[in-house]
Amino acid sequence: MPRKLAAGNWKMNGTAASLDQIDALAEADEGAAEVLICPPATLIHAAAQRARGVMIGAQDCHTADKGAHTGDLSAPMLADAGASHIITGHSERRADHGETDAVVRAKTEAVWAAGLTAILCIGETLDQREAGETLEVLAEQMAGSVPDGVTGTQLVIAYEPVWAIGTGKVPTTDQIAEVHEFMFKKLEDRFGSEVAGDTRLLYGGSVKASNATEIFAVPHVDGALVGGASLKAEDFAPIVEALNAAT
Ligand SMILES: O=C[C@H](O)COP(=O)(O)O
Repeated sequence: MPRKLAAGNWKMNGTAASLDQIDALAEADEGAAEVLICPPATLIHAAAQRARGVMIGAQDCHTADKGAHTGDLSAPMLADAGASHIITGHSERRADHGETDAVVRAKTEAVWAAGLTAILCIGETLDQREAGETLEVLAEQMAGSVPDGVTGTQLVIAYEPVWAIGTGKVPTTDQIAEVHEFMFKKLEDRFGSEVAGDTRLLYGGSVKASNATEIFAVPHVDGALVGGASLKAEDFAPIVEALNAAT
């Protein structure tokens, strides 16, 4: 199993002044877990120049490696800027930009073609959970979004219930355990136990210092994808410490 991963997604937040937060994280002693920050694309190059032990990632990429796509960024361009990881299929992109499983799959393949690691997000809406459709929805998203030919080091999957993102609501640890066990088994069935064991499964959705230890104790939770609580080092560092302690 690769090292556990504490990943921060700054979403559409942050200016040059925010790079101080990355400096503060980089000053912490390196622990057992990997630490990744995905700032807005405008900050990737500068962040990667000064990140030291902190890895820098991107939040999205185009499916093509270059061409007439005004305003878009390709995976090779993001790699050139210093990104090591790219998030694909975040529910905000699925909702705001109509990204389908097929698009997410193509973007994930583009990430791999650039030699980077994809953090592929899946998750159910509140209506789907209340209708008892969670596992069915996740199975469909995994079948449609996860490309063939996975090697565990190229792929991280983040389970992010849409209803838990930015709301302060968090599934019970039993609910997280059920989903993570399910994701592990789906990977095992499709790619074998070695790949399933090497693919890190993150939980995302209102992770904070106050709930991190409990979440990281859940089987098959190999880290977190953190939004709001990753914007300030003083909020994110205790989450990293909780993951180090769980590793
Ligand atoms: O990518 C991160 C997630 O959407 C979680 O965001 P949140 O920690 O603000 O709930």
